[in-house]
Amino acid sequence: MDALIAPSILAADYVNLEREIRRVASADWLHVDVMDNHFVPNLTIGPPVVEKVVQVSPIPVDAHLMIDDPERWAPGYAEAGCASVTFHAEASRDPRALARQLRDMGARAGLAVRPGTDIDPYLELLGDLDMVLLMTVEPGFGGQSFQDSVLPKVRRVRDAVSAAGLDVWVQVDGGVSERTIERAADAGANVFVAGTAVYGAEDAAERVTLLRSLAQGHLH
Ligand SMILES: O=C(CO)[C@H](O)[C@H](O)COP(=O)(O)O
Repeated sequence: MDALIAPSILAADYVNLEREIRRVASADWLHVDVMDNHFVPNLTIGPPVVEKVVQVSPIPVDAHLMIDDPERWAPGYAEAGCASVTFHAEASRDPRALARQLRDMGARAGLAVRPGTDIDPYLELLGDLDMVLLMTVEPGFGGQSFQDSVLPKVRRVRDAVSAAGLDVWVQVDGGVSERTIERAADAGANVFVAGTAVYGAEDAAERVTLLRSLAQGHLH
């Protein structure tokens, strides 16, 4: 298994988005945070802008939908060309049906939970998922501190994935940096979202390489 680094454009300069996307072209995925000012108290971008991001991005786009009513809106992100679409368990009426719909549309399906949400009720959905996203900060804003209290949950998902013999990715998002990424990899994560750590670096490509090599040494 490879460690995959997904820079979050939440920490990028939105006025120069194309240039900012090219700064992280050596990463594995481009993480795009969609916020609706309802599910979280912040507002970012929606389908028309995400579609343009997909068009200019040299790497596949990983959409993280922090929105209410994902049943209504998530398919639009698969249609816009996102290679991966992750929606929140707390906001979904029928996560299994939505995951299946996204997969039928050709996207990878991801299920996300907030730091305080129990993952156990959702482990039975693993067979319909390509990724589980365990938020390591309260969703809504970049630049927060990594919550170590989420690590047992990361381990729990990794153990359940291994026990079921599935190839479901385990993603962590929030406060991931050169100081925290090894702990997340040790716990079983293999996809690492990093906003501030990558975009705050003078050389974003060098930071991506550093994060990848730190995580790779601790992968399961
Ligand atoms: O989903 C998010 C916030 O809801 C961001 O992707 C996340 O916080 C990344 O930012 P940083 O690496 O700066 O913590």
